[in-house]
Amino acid sequence: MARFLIVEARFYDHLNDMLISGARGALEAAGHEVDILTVPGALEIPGAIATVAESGQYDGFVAIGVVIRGETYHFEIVAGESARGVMALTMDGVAIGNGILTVENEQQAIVRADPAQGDKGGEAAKAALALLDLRAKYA
Ligand SMILES: Nc1c(NC[C@H](O)[C@H](O)[C@H](O)CO)[nH]c(=O)[nH]c1=O
Ligand SMILES: CC(=O)[C@@H](O)COP(=O)(O)O
Repeated sequence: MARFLIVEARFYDHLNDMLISGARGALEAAGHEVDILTVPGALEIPGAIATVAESGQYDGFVAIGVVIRGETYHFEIVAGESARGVMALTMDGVAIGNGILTVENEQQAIVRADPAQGDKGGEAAKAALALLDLRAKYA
C-alpha cells in the first residue's frame, strides 16, 4: 500500500468534487491511502507538492484543479505555469498525475471532471500510479 496526497486548487467546488471522486476511487481501488490538501489556486499546486514531497510523507501526488478561461491573459499564465511546475517536479522524480483541467468554459469542465464521462481525475490518479510503479522498478 502506498500513500497518496491529492493537492487540489478549490476554485470550483462542484467540479473539484467530481475530479476528486474519480481520483480517490482509482487510488483506493488499487489499495492505497489517500489524503487531500487544499490550496487557493492552480498556481499554488506545484509549490505545495514540492514542499510536501520533501517531507517524504507521501509516495505519490495527484494535482486537481480547474482553470477556466476568462477575459485576460491570466488564463495562459495559470494554465501554463501550473502545468510547467507539475512537469518540473515530475522530471525531478516526484510521482505526480496532473488532473488540472484547462478549459474554455464550464461545460467542457463538467464533461471532463465527471467520473462517468471524461474522468480526468481518475486518469490523473492512474498516471501517478504508473510513475510510482516505474520508480519502484528503475529508481
Ligand atoms: N482563475 C483561476 C485561478 N486563479 C488563481 C491562481 O491560481 C492563483 O491562486 C492566484 O493567481 C494567486 O497566486 N486558479 C484556478 O485554479 N483556476 C482558475 O480558473
Ligand atoms: C483563469 C483565470 O485566471 C481567469 O479565470 C481569470 O479571469 P479574467 O481573465 O477574466 O480575470
